[in-house]
Amino acid sequence: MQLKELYVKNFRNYPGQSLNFNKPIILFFGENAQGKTNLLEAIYYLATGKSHRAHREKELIRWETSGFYLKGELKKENSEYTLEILQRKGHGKELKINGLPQSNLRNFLKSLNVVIFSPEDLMLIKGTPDNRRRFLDQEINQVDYNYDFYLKNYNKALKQRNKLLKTCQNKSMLKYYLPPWDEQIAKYGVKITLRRKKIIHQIKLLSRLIYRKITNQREDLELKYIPSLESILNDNLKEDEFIDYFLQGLSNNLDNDLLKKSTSIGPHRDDIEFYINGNNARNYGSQGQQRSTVLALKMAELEMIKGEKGEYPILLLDDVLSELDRARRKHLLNLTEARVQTFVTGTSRDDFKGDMLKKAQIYKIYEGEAVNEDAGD
Ligand SMILES: Nc1ncnc2c1ncn2[C@@H]1O[C@H](COP(=O)(O)OP(=O)(O)OP(=O)(O)O)[C@@H](O)[C@H]1O
Repeated sequence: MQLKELYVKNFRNYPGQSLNFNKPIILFFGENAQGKTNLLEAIYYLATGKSHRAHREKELIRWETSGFYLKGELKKENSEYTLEILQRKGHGKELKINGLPQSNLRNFLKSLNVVIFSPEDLMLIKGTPDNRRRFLDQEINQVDYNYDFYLKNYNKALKQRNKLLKTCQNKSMLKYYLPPWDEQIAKYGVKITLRRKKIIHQIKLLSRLIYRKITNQREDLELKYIPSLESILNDNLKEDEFIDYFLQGLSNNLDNDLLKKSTSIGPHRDDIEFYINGNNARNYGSQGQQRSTVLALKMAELEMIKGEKGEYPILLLDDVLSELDRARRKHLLNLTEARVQTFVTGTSRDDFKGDMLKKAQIYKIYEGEAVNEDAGD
């Protein structure tokens, strides 16, 4: 799939601008804080209805304006789409596909897929488990449109359960109030865990192959799912039986949960571990190995989406090019041969060299304005 045109209005520091894209690589270069990442964020938002970095939607609205508008012209193998999002302060999103209003995000999410790779992604290896859970959730959201609904319901029930654990220390009263929340937690928690198990299985195989290529067959990468609900690893268990296990676990852990005033089991405690040649990458991996691991994961994500949707997603590389050595850049470039439209940001034109420059369309970004420059100048 290819984004042919992007229009941004009152989004971050862009008052209003239309950009056309007609080459496989699009480079946004400019000094710090000029608006390079803002453009990737706009594309990400068109694909997911969310920002990859802002916690509140209102951060995205240009200061002193009342809302933003984004429009993307998307070309897929057999179809073309016009995607529009209008977000006004204090209102919900207004979404349109080909001019037709959409009442929910689900159809919208089916149109455009993206994979983003930014320096913060190194936190996938070094950071806390919530970074890894977010990675999993973002990935699943791109291919399973019910997943966000499961997550929202799970988190809502979990919040209520934890609130009860904090406010009510009377066990017999809890036995009366907790079951409805426990049932929701178990029902949606099992759906989440099963989907995570499936996606990890897919990514595990893909990232291992890619990692071997990146390291010229010298090193092996192994991904390990560490589910909070260990019984999920038993392939013979049916969904209903698994829900019963989860409910039993919640009940068995009640004393402990009361003591800690929070729920100790469930997918909100899941994690993933990465092993390079048998050693835990988090503790023993060099910086280079950790970067290669993240690169392999992101490339696996691309392949996984291609497998599920039949087309490669768009790749957004935010400020990571200068962090990658020649060999790793080459692997990324090979992807564009495979028709992955790639948007790249960097602070200097010199970040982009050789083949990359030949295939590229270049925009110079300055104070919320993008100026098209010819490649090779
Ligand atoms: N809601 C907003 N309204 C207006 N300007 C904003 C808003 N949010 C952020 N900005 C401005 O956008 C700029 C940051 O843009 P961006 O994050 O895209 O930087 P960048 O060019 O990627 O820089 P770097 O190379 O440092 O990552 C800053 O000048 C910031 O003040």
